[in-house]
Amino acid sequence: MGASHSHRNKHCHSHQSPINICTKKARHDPILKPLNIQYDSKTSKRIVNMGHCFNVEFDDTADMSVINDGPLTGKYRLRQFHFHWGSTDADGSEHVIDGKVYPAELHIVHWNSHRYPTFEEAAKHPDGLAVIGVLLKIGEKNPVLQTIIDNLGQVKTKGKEHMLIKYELSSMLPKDLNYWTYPGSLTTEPYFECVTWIVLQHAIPISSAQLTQFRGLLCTAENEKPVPILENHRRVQRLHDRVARSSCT
Ligand SMILES: NS(=O)(=O)c1ccc(S(=O)(=O)c2ccccc2)s1
Ligand SMILES: [Zn+2]
Repeated sequence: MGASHSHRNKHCHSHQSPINICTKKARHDPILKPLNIQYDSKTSKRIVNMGHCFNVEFDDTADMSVINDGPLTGKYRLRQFHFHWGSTDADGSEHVIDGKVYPAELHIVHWNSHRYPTFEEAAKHPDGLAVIGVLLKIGEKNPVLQTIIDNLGQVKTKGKEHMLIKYELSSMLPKDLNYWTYPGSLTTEPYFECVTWIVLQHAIPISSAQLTQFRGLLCTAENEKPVPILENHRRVQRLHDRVARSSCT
């Protein structure tokens, strides 16, 4: 969709996500720090079928699981993570790297508890959220992901939720935390332009059989005719006046 023009002729939808990241144009910015991730497995709460995806939710009533540094100022509190996937392994990621699409993408959502009192308030500001995007590539079976997949049977239909105790989210991340960063938006309704995107440069593996199980989730409620969530990824958006920066040369 084209950017709409307000009376000031200032695009008010020009910082949308996802984007295609041209790695050659994503210059190294020496001011960028290494990403500092401190997740406490005790904060994992539950897995919920949202209808268009499933969220793994965390206790964000205090700064227990947080990220800081990287492109960020202050601490951002872990709220939830979720995935985007496609109807086949040929597409599914939201961010695209030099035109290359990946079969899925993990989004780890954090909010600026340093500056805003609540998640809802943070979502109204450009520096309100920080989402770490991790690309998934087809490879060997991922044991950390398997813990999540083993629970999908309990949240098959829309609205269902199931407890998830002591989930070690940090063990899902690659060792190499180098990233690209750019200012963007939520990739689903309400598309707020409130996200500092931090897209990791290293992909993590998922097996094709594991990815197939994501597609077995239903977007329909228990009493409805079953409709699977075959895909839930948004197409890439225009960059406009934005620049993606790299944490390394
Ligand atoms: N795919 S994404 O990571 O960009 C994303 C979309 C929606 C969310 S949210 O549910 O956290 C949320 C955040 C703010 C307002 C409403 C929902 S995160
Ligand atoms: Zn997402």
